[in-house]
Parts: sequence; structure tokens; C-alpha cells
Amino acid sequence: MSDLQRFDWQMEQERIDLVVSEIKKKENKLQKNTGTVSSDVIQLRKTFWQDVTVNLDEPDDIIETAAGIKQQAELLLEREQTYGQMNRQLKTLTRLKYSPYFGRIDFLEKGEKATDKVYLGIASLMDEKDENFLIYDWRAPISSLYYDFSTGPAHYQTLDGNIEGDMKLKRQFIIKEAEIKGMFDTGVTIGDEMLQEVLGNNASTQMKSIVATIQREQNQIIRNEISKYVVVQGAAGSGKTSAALQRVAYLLYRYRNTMKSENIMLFSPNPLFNSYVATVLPELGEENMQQATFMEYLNKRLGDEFDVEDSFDQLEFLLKGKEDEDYKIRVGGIRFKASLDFKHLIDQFFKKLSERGLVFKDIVFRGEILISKETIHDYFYQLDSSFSIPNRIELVKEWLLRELKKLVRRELSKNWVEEEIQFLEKEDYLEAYKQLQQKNRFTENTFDDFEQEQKFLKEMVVKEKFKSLFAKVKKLKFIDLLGIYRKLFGEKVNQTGEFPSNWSQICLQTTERLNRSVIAYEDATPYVYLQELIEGRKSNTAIRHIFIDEAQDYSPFQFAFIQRLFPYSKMTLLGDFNQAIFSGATGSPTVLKDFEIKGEESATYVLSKTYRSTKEIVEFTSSLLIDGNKIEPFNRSGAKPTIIKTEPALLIDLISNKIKKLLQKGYRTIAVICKTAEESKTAYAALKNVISVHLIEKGTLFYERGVHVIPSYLAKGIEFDAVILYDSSFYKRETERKLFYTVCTRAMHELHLYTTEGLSPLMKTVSNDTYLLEGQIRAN
Ligand SMILES: Nc1ncnc2c1ncn2[C@@H]1O[C@H](COP(=O)(O)OP(=O)(O)OP(=O)(O)O)[C@@H](O)[C@H]1O
Repeated sequence: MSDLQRFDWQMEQERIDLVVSEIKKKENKLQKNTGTVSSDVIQLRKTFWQDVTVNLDEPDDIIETAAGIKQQAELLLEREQTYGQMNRQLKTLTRLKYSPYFGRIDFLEKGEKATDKVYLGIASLMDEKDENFLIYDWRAPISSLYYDFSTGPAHYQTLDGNIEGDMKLKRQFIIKEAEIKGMFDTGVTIGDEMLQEVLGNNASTQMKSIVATIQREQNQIIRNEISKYVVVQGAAGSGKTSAALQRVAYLLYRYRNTMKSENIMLFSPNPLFNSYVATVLPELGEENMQQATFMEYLNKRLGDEFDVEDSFDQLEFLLKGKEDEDYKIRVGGIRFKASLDFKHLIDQFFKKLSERGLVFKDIVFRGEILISKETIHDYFYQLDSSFSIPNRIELVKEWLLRELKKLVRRELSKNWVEEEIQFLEKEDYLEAYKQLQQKNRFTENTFDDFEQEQKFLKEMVVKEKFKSLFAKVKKLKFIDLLGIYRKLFGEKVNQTGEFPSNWSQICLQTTERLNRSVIAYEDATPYVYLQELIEGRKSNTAIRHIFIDEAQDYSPFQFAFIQRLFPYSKMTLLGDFNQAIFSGATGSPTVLKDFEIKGEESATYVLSKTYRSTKEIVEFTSSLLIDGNKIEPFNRSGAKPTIIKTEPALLIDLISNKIKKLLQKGYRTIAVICKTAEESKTAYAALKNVISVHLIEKGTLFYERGVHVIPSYLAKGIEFDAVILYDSSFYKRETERKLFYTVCTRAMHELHLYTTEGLSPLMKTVSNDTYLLEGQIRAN
């Protein structure tokens, strides 16, 4: 280090000390205020009912009481929210105290004489007098200079326009416990040294924020404010998920007065992924957005009447199934049902339902048909056909509820009611007595009293029995949706549009499944879509921004459905066509490749630089792809991937020995990736006798550090220090290439492929100098 550098270092450390002392002051002040607000909350909760006057005598009193309660509840809510906000601020200050900032830029604005020194951190901090920024939030307009430019001419956008100037210095810091551990003056990209440091660390079971090292091309995605659709095609490990999460933080900052975390939703690939990304936003001082898998969303609408297959079950079938005639028909069906042609078919079918074709269910009570499906059908079709189907359904619902009320009265005189009364509990009688007393329906006449009581009990019994019927009608369960959906595959289709050549076989296979009340994954979205058309559910207007991660796994049909559900949302779609494991297995269209977002403002970004894996691993994995040479590795070196040929009998021993060595090297997350769930169970059962391992299944919500056995498709989006492929010879078919690529790209530092049947044929594209072959080991 030169004298000048040493001087600079010292000056910067002094500034940090100053900033930290300011943080401490603010922290103390805030702690005191938090204490006051906290006692306010406790006090308000304690005295809630003392502070409102409850008077229910007259209607006016009731209104006044309700207003009083509302006012009191609002006061409490406001205090609770302030408390929550202060707590978040305290946490942010604690983080700033540890590492106040990560970057500095010196910027001379055109026409100005003094150069501004801008220090960037995860949040802004003002000086004592609240006059100058000691730290700028990384999301502030001026901070974009840091991500977008090297020293020299630079500019940034503000609400008032473009600000031009000259960037005199760009400096990066690694600060831990308020001490500078590293300091670099950098060039165009955000310094290699800093990235080397970050990427060389061990993988974590939770994703980290990348604000200190966001790259220019990632920054474009994060700060895009104008496009309705932002589409990102990015190589494995190129930072798509990272960019998505920092973008959420950016939007929450940029629109802090109008957008809250509950207005943003992320569709994620599996429940495990939810917990993997859960810490990033809190680390940045923001609350997490809403998160769901698409399947969870569909399941809410499908209810529990059916046996619904999820995407993982479907993939298990595709990976394990023998490629016989049935398999081919199913694959054809999956492909067609993913397309917009199938959506078009449903739209045409739906139009015709306006005139005829809706199917209803009988309303049955105690084995007797109260209102037949034919009656409901006739009622529906005699309604004015200029009304939309959902509006007519609403009218049918109201009519049915009226009819049911009449039937309740009719039922009162039936014998079964008398019989049921005999079996009532003592409590029920008591309840009836109390209620009659309240209603003043008892007289002096004991005979009449008995009559009244009997009448009341009968009403009680019948209403109780009818309760579920009323509820079902309100939920529109009188529509036979399965029957209607099945018609799509039963009638001779004479619609326009492209149909697969084996459509009639697809129809037979689908009908057979529907007859068993099984809804396959490929039918789930079309089914719910048809349901939405018929029932006319309201679209979701609370969500203002949707993020779809692993977008390559969504079909054009699914995406069109999401657009319909969230018509006012902006959307960010992130994916990698090379990791399209679902469509890869069937040749189905995907939203990322086969869907054009038309007529809407959209921006497409391509990320070809990858950060997760070492250069050696990227060289190996990218040659698994037909056009993999566009992937550019970050220059971080490590060992070449190894391929270990062995006999099945030796597999477990070899793998457990390798794991022990990896653990000794200090790796903390190690994955043994298997192709299917079944193979994972077998591997887990054998390995657990030798070493400590965990099995990850589709319902797993969290994972800890350690060794995990995991099926291929659940490892999506996640990364590990070292990856072991349980048996790479199981990846044989061309349709499994993308899956093979996806699992290998999960490794950050080491990748080891075991094989019991020689090299996978998919490795024909891989040059043998990208890996080390570890000898032929024979069983004794
Ligand atoms: N600018 C960056 N600075 C530091 N680390 C980064 C940066 N961009 C990405 N990374 C790191 O690279 C790894 C991969 O990032 P991420 O998971 O976001 O990529 P991805 O494109 O979503 O990957 P995949 O599609 O393979 O799941 C993570 O460890 C992430 O922290």
C-alpha cells in the first residue's frame, strides 16, 4: 500500500467512526421513542374497552358505539404500525452500525464548483441537523451512477430531468464491525475484487442481498419503471432471482407512498424456494412481498373435491414413464393444453354455452332430488340470453336460495323431523327454550308453549340440515364444472384452430381421468380458466406488481390466465429457456420462448454472465447445451468437475466418502441430487446409515446447513457449495438435457457426477478436457 493509499484508508476509517457515532445517537433516541410507543400500545390494549362507551339500547346508540370502537381500533392500529416501523428502523440502524456503506462516488455536477461525495448504503442517514446525507440509500436516483458508470462523464435521471456531470472517483468498501477490511478504487464494472470476495464464500441456506455489487445490466432490470412487462432471459446463476428481489426493494422505495409489500406478489417454483429467498428483503429493511407457488394458487380455486396432480407429480410421470402409446398420448395432451390454441378452443366452447350445453347438478336432500339438474338447466336457459353467463348464474343462485327457503318450510311437516327431535341433546332443548324466551314467544298457556317449542325445534333441525345446501348454492356448487369441462373432450370438435393429430386419443385419455375425478396438472389451469369464465370471479386489483420466477416453466396458457387474473398489474418475468425442465420433457411451448407479449409496453433483457459457479464448472455445464457458448463465466477458479465411473454396489460408499472429504474442506451445504423422488428415497435410505443426511421432498419448507438428498426439480433456483449427481447415467433422453443442465448448475464450488452405466449420452457435446475422469472402479 502506498503512503497515499494508507492516508486515504485512514481518512475513510475516521469518517466511518464519525458516522457510526451518529448512528449510535440516532439509535438511542429511537430506542427511547420506541419505548414510549410500546407502552402506548400496551396501555391502549389494556384499556380498550374502558375507553369506549358501549350502549346498545337504541339504534342511534349502537351506531355511536360502533363509531367509538372503530376510532379506538384505528388509534391502536396506528400506534402498532408506528411501533413496527420504528422497530424496522432500529434493525436498519443496527445493520448500518455494522457496515454503514459499501461504496462512494465523487460527482461534479455540470455547472457546479464543488464535488459531491456520495456514500451508498442499504438506507439513507442524515447528519445530526438533518441537513446533509451521511449515507445515501442505494435506491436514490444519484446512487444509480455507482452502478451504471465508471469514472468520467456520467449522468442520472431525477424526477426533474437528466443530471449530467463528471464522476471523479468510484470506490468500494468491505466494512465489517465498523472497520474497513477492503477498499478498492474501481473501473467500469463493480470491482472484481469485491465480487471475488462475495462469490468465493460458502453457499448459504438463505439468499443474500447483492446491493454492493449489482452489475450494470442487472441494474437496468432493477430500476426499470416504465415497462408494463419486464422479461429477463438469463443464464443459470446470472442473478435473475437476485435482480428480482432487489427490484422489489427498489419499487417499494420508489413508490413508498403508494405501494406496500402486500401489493407485490412473487410466484415461486416451490415452497422451499420461498424460505430460501425470505431473508433478502428484511436484510434490506423492507417487508417481504406475498409469495405463492402457482399450484397453491390453483389449488385454492380447485377446492378439495378432486384428486389434483401437481407439476411435480407430472414430472415424475414424465421422467419415469415408459415411452409407450399412453405416454405419447399424454405428452401430446400436455403440449396442446399448454398452448393458446387450447385456450382459443375453450373460448369458443364458452361462447356456445350461452345458448346450450351448461351442465348442472341435482340438489339432493336425504336421498331425494329437491331440484333436478334439468329444472336448473331450464331455468338458466329461459333467462334473457343477452345477459352474460356469470350474470345468469347469479340469478339462478338467487332463485335457488329462494326455492330452498320454501323447501325448508315444506320439510317441517315431514316425519323425519319429528324423529330427529327425539335425538336432540338436552343442550339443544335448553337453547330452544332460551331463544323462545328472548323472543317472548312463550305465553301463559302451557299447551301453546309446547306447540311453540316443537315448532322452534323443527325449524332448528331442518335449518341445520339445510345449512350445507345453502352454503353449496352460495358457492355455485350446483354447476357441474367437471361435466362441462369433460364435454370439451367428448363432443366432436368442429372448431377452427390447430389440433394435434391424435386429438381423439387425447380426448379419450382425458375423459377417462376426469371420470375418476382426477385432474391432471395440464388440465388444472384450463379447468380453472373455464370456471372463471362461467362463474365470473372478480380479478385481483390489490396486486400491483407480479414477479414470476422460473418463468420458463409457465405455459402461454398459464401466463394468459395470470394476465386475466391480475389485469392491472405490471409484471416481471425471469427465466432461462435452457432450464425449461417441464417443457423440455414434452416439447410444450413456454411463455419465455413461444409467447409474444403484444401491444403492451415491454422490455426484454438478456443476462449472459453467470456468477454462481466457478469458471471450470461453467465451462463444463455450458457445453451440455447446444448453444451454451453464449454463457460467460465470472473469472473465479476452482477444481474441474469430476466424473466417477463405478458399479452400483459401490455407489453409496464412494458418495459417502466424497461427502466426508467435502465436509472436511469446510463446505457447509452439499446436495446429492437425484433424478426423481423415488431415487432420492433410495439414496437417502442407504446414505443415512453411513452419514448424517436430510431428505428434501416436495412439501419441505426449510432446509438447514448440511447434506441433503434432493430430487432434481426441487433443486431449482437454489445453490449449494458442492453438488453430487447420484447417478448421471440416468439422464439419457434428449428431453432430459435441460434437467441435466439445471442440476449441474446448482454447484458453486465443486461438482461431482457419479455414473453406473458409463457416460450419459447427453455428454457427447462435452469436451473431455472440461472434466476429470476418476478411474474405472470395479466391484470385487
Ligand atoms: N451482482 C452480483 N453480485 C454478487 N453476487 C451475485 C450477483 N449476481 C448474482 N450473484 C450471485 O450469484 C448466485 C446466483 O444468483 P441467482 O440465484 O439470483 O441467479 P439465477 O439467475 O436466478 O439462477 P438460476 O436460474 O440458476 O436459479 C447467487 O449466489 C447470487 O448471490
